Order: sequence, then structure tokens, then C-alpha cells
Amino acid sequence: MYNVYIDSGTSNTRAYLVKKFELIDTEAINVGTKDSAIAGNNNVLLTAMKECYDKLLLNNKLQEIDIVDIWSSGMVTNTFGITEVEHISIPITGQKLLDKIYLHNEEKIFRRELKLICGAKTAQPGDIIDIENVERMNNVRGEEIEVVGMVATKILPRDKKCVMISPGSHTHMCYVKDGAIIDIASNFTGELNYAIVKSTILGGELSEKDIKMNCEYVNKGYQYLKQYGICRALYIVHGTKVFNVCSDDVRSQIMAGIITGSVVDLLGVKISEDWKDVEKIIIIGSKLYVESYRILCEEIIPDVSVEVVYGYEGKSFALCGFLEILRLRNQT
Ligand SMILES: O=C(O)C(=O)C[C@@H](O)[C@H](O)CO
Repeated sequence: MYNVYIDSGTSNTRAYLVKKFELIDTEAINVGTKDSAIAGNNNVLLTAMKECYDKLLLNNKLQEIDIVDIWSSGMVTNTFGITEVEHISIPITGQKLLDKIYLHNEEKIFRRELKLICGAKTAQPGDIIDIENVERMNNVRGEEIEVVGMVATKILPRDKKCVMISPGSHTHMCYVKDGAIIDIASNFTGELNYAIVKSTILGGELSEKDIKMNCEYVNKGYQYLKQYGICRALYIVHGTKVFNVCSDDVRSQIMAGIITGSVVDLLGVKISEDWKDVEKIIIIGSKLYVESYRILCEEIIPDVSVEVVYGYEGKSFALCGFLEILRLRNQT
């Protein structure tokens, strides 16, 4: 009995073949909802998802009939994903995600039912969101299942109030209490970095690799941000090239300090105003730049312990979250 789980974000898609509760195989592709938003329709995303799915079947000598269910989480429920499904309101637990699974009959490419795991929002049912209050709204699609995985694996201890930070195309900070997400703060980060790298003069001045972060340069970027604001801070990065003061690697670390600094500054404000009882900050990610979050959390919020985790027993936290959903379903 096999399930396929497809975790698809803004920029990437990962598909997992699961037998009972065991991971059998995985496939990934650099296509996400951003690509359907740019294309103006979701064919590119669905085709990429199906390509991963077909490879899993082919590589494991399986047929369509062997797959009991196909599940998907992340940006697939965004307007530009598979089909738009409203977020679920906080508080969010694994059980709530399971209870609200959305069944979607995908007729274009998969031609079968998909079980969609919904995202989460801070707005409550019935809230009217307008230009006056939208700044107080936050939402995730994909990070909620990662939190479920982190709670299930005890990386987020149930008896501690934690902030989970998931750096990515967008960086969300989820405030987790008693194993449930009770608040979120959302930021536009990786996509900003990508746009700067792809479409500005800085593109030719920054390192193309994911490089090791050094606190001296990350802190420098943060200081520029604080002192001058984002526009001048970015110009200073350009200035280091004009006046030939440092290498592309150093510039990239300064740049990380600027973008990450803007997020961690917000975290500092949230902790001093709303999330006062936070005991631990846990950052997840597999790339080296994620260290910039640890460096700046230690700098800006020195009283709260911070840890970077890269997954659990070789599994992504989204997969751990999905396995937890399967377990919860088995119990009912
Ligand atoms: O809810 C949406 O539609 C989003 O755009 C959420 C997005 O920021 C993801 O959480 C990124 O991982």
C-alpha cells in the first residue's frame, strides 16, 4: 500500500513515495507556483508534479493502481497552484489539518483525486480583510506541515514556547505553543534576493554559490540596514564593488545581513511585544545562508536560545509532518 506525497513551494517541488510509514523514494524539480504565476496558468506546475510522480512509479516498478492516495501541501492551494483553497485559521495542529483535507478532482494532468493539505492564516473565520487591516494578516502554505513534523519528532518540544523560522522564498516565523501554531509573521525574502540577483547590477557583483556566513559581514549588512534603510544599504553593497573593497563572497554575506536583518528585527519586536514567553528559536533549512538567521538572532535577541536544524533522520520536516498526518488518520 503506497501513498505519494508532493510538497510544492513557491520555487521547488519534492515528491515522496511512502509505503505504510516508510519513505521509499523521492524526486525533486525546480518548479513551483512562482512559475505558474509567471506563465499565467498552472500547466507548468501540474506537468512538473506529474513528471516527479511518474518517475517515482517507473523507478519503483509501480502502477497507478498501487498508489492509494496522492497528497499535496504547500503552494498548491494558492491561486496560482493547483486550485485555490482557503487557508485554515490558527490555532493549527496536525489533527486540524487532517480534518480539513480538501479533496480535489484534478482533471487536466493527473486525472484523479488529490488530497490537498491546506495552509494557515492568522485571520479568523468571518474576518473581513481590507486595506486597513491587511498589514496585521499573516499566512503560510507549507510551513504548517513542517511545524506538525517538528512537533511529532519533538524538535519543537510541546512543553516549550518556540518560534520556528523557515527561511525560503518567503520566510515565515511560526509561534508554537503546546504543539500548535498560534501566530505567524510572514516576510518576502528569498524571492527578493532572487530578483536582486537576477535583475539588478548587484547580480554580477555577488557570489553565485551558497556560501558560508561569517558573523562580521552579516552584522555589517544588518548595521547598514539599521542606519540607512534598505535602499542605501543595498547601494553600499554596490559601493563595495565600485570601490573594490571586498570579494563577491563578502558582498553576499553583507546582502544576507540586510535581508535577514529585516526579518530578525521584526522577530525582536514580536518577542518584546506579543510573544513575550518564547523560550527557544528553531531555524530550519539545508543551505549555508540560513546561518545568517542564527547569527542575527544571537545579536538581536541574545536572551533566547537559538538552534539550526536540518531535518530529522534524513527526512524533511514536511515529510515528517505528512507521516504524522497518516498516523493520525490511521488512529481514526
Ligand atoms: O498563502 C499563500 O498563498 C502564500 O503565498 C504563502 C507563501 O508565503 C508560502 O508559505 C511560502 O512557503
